[in-house]
Order: sequence, then C-alpha cells, then structure tokens
Amino acid sequence: MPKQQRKVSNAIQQLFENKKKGVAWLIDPGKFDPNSISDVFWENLHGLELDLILVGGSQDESSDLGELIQFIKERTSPIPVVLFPGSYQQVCPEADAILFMSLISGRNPEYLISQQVQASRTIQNSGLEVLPTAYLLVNDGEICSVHRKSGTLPLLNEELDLILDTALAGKFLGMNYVYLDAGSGSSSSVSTRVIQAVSSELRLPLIVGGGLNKLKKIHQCFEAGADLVVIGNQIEKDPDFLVEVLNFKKFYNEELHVN
Ligand SMILES: CC(C)=CCC/C(C)=C/CC/C(C)=C/CC/C(C)=C/COP(=O)(O)OP(=O)(O)O
Ligand SMILES: O=P(O)(O)OC[C@@H](O)CO
Ligand SMILES: [Mg+2]
Repeated sequence: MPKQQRKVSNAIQQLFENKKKGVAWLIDPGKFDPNSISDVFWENLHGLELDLILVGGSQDESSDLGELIQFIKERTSPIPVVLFPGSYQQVCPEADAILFMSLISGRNPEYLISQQVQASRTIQNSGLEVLPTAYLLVNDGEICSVHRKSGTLPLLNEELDLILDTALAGKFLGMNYVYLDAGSGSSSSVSTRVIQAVSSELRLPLIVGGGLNKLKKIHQCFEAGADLVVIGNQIEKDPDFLVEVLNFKKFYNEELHVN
C-alpha cells in the first residue's frame, strides 16, 4: 500500500502547534516478546490514543524486523510505526517512517553521517517518510547502550549552553525534530531545565526519552516542554504502564490545558 507521505510529520506537527502532548511506545526488537502482550491489551490500545510506535534497538539487526512490524501493524493500525534505528541495517520498508537521526552530541563520524549514507538508498527506494532528527544523548554521566555502541559520551545535564548550541546547530543544518535521550533504562533523565531551555529556544517539536519509568517524570517532561515522550523499558517490564501513561496524557491534554 502506498504510504501517506506526510502522515507522521503532520501528526507530530499537530501536537506541536496545538500544544498537545504525545506518547510513543518504543518496542525493542531484541527484547520484545509477543507472548508478553495479551489480545485484550492490543484491543484496548485502540481506545487509548497512542500517538506513535517506535521500533528500534541498539543491539544488532534482527533479520525478521519486517515480520515484527507486520505483527505490530496488524494489531495497532492506523497508529504510525516509526523506525528508531540503531544502525542502517534496521531500515525496513514495512514501517511508515524513519527517525533519520544524526548523533550530534557525539563526535563519531560513523553516527554523524556514515550510517546515514549507508541507509539512504534503501530509504529512497522504500518510500519511508523521513523525519530529519537531531539526536542528543543527555544525562548525568551515566553509561548507556548508545554510549557503548557509538563510543561517544553523553552531554551532561549541567552543560546547558553546549546542549543548546548543539541543538541549534542541528536546527541550522535543517533537522526538523530534536530528540533528547538520556539513554535506554537510564536512572538520570534529561533534566527539566534542559527540556525547558531547548523547547523555548529551538521551537521545534521536541522528543524526550530515556528512563521515563514513573508518571511523575512524564508529567515533568510535559510541563517542561516535551511534545512527545518515548517509553521503552518500563513497558517491557509492565505493559500496563503504557495504559496508565496514555490515560494520564489524555487527562493532561483535556483537563489541564484547555486552550
Ligand atoms: C539514520 C540511520 C539509518 C541510522 C542512525 C544511526 C544513529 C545515528 C544512531 C544513533 C545512535 C544509536 C546507536 C542509537 C540507538 C537508538 C536506540 C534504538 C536505542 C534504544 O536502545 P535499546 O536497544 O533499547 O537499549 P538496551 O539495549 O539498553 O535495551
Ligand atoms: O527504554 P527507556 O528507558 O524508556 O528509553 C527509551 C528511549 O529513549 C531509549 O533510547
Ligand atoms: Mg531496549
């Protein structure tokens, strides 16, 4: 089926312009166990306004990524499925879109441009919607899988000017989205001070993730200016957490912030 070319960017833009908050469920192909999710869970998801499903992992490519995406789509359509690739080998035409990221918090050319070059032809041939994304690893100095894989250090929450300059450079290079990631399973999230500053200076849709395992942390991200939060690990541990987060988001969007 031909893809709707701007389906995902339009959905994110709508959130951003309407000051509504979004939630993305990150499914890690290396860890996802289809048997851990009941049929009832998939059915209930339809009434809960999940904004996006991200699929990706820092571990190496699983050969049946296409099958996994088909499996997810059969149960969640029309929720967009977006690739969050750890490498060019995770480009998969079954998805709707790809976060076309450059790891600009680091200085490893492999993740600044080389992976992107290796992915481009496949993406061009796939018809995937491309979401040019400035990807910054930001935490309190914790080691995470992206750090291990890319060999780059995270920026520290306290390095506010450097974070802002880096994100601005991404904007000036034409990237349309900023993703501040504390890293999968991180205990120190991106600080609210950083989220606030990036949100107010950049004025681009802002994605925040990494270690968001409590409603309180998600609330803080929303209040600070995140447009879309990404949750992976905590849903792997407890799928009902996604339901809680989506109910909370609905309440936040409808009750607390009536325009
Ligand atoms: C644009 C293309 C094709 C590739 C981009 C390649 C880049 C720049 C990647 C950024 C660096 C990187 C390795 C990101 C990984 C992102 C990711 C999918 C993280 C999720 O990590 P998990 O795999 O959940 O971590 P755990 O292993 O801790 O579960
Ligand atoms: O798995 P968690 O800790 O929720 O992090 C999600 C994502 O931001 C990691 O790249
Ligand atoms: Mg993971």
